[in-house]
Amino acid sequence: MAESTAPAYRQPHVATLRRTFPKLLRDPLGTLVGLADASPGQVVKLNLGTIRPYLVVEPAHVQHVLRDNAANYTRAGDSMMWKSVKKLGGDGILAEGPQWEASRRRLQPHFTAKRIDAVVDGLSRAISDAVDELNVPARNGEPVDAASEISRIICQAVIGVFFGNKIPVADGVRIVAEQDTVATALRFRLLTPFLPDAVPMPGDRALRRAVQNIDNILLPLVRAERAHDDGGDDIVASLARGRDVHGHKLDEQRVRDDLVSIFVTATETTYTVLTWLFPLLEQLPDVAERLYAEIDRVVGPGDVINREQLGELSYTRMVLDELVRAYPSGWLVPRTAIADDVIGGTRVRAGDTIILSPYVTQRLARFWDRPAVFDPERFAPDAPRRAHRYAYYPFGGGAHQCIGQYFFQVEAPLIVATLLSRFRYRLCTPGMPSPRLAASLRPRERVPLLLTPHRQPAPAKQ
Ligand code: HEM
Repeated sequence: MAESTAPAYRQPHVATLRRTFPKLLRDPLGTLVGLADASPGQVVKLNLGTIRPYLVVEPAHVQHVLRDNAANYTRAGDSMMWKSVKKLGGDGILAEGPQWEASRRRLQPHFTAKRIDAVVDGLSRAISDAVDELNVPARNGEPVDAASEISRIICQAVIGVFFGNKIPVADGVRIVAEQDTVATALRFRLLTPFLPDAVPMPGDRALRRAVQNIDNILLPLVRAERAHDDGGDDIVASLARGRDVHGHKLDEQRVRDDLVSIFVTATETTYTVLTWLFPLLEQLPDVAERLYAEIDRVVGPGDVINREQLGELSYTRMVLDELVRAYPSGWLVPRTAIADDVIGGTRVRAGDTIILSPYVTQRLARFWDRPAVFDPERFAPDAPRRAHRYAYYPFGGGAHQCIGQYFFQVEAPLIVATLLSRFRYRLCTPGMPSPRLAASLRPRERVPLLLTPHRQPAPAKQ
């Protein structure tokens, strides 16, 4: 009898609807981490009734999807999130295929280390001015909302560095508020990717209205810039004068799509992750003390942090590296398989949804010692090398690797050190907030802070 040559596939760990669904509703992130911890080396099939995505968390498997066989895993399919993101970002850098490629090529030059390093001083000045606005509530003992203030500071910084100050900061803040509506409204669509758009869902109308409001702010700017080239090298000007592969001027929609995509990714990812820092530091006095000590040593009262000082903020950077391990704003990175494939021995079929989650992989007990503990020492210069490149991928990997990673690594320490060199704070509501799942990972509860001035600069001598 001839021997069978059919390859032996490995069965995925199947998480059944009856057992898993109630747990997912109660504690989605904890449940996903628990399933992944219980399936070493295995892909997990989430059997959720009408949707049956594969949860792929093993670093080698993540590498397969994001890098080695990336061409087979697309954001253009019906995957849970990207269909909704497209409603906001259209066919630009957040899309897939030739449109994405062209956008990436156009935008990449704005995000090189050389370009970002060249604007550090302007960035730091913009952050310093924005932080100064907290002097009034701090003096008056009025609480401020951490997420709103951080997003305002980021808007001011990003509008200066990337958008040539062509968007009023108040409009930037309105865009962030509208995109919050989008991020939360698309929750319902995330859970029902199989439903056609014609079937109305809660949140649809709010999402349409929010996108319209964002367009009302940005489209007049796009039109003005396309009509008149001011020769600027900011993103708005360079997109407005951009050409497609045929040499034709980019149409209004293309410019709009990339502008919206960059604005939302530059603001939302960063303010959601930084908001976690305040409740965390209150839980961790040792980390807080070391962080404050470094900032007080490096940054003088009222300083606008310069490049040399930024270079000395090494513990601040360790804290931020750990922050994006424990609370990566891009917690969910879904793809759709284009053709049948095998991931870690498990067969996946064309059309299957693959869920990658930096949050889950970065909390796997087999790759991280005490993964639930917030420990910046993991990122000390002399810490042991990580077992695998994709055990830690808060900024993704492969061709879609985050374009703003370096910018974040410059901007975030500037924000944290500027803020904490001028203020100390107390939480109005003690304790850690619970996570809220939206397109990005954010605290469910607000984080109100009571700021007190710290080491104000001496008044200038007459
Ligand atoms: C904590 C901060 C941030 C985190 C955790 C983060 C995370 C990510 C992740 C995981 C991806 C990969 C998406 C995928 O593979 O489909 C990504 C892509 C992207 N990020 Fe970030 N990001 C952050 C900050 C930023 C900033 C500051 C910007 C812009 C200034 C930015 C712009 C983008 C863009 C445009 C993409 C799409 C790149 C492409 O598909 O070619 N991100 N980000």
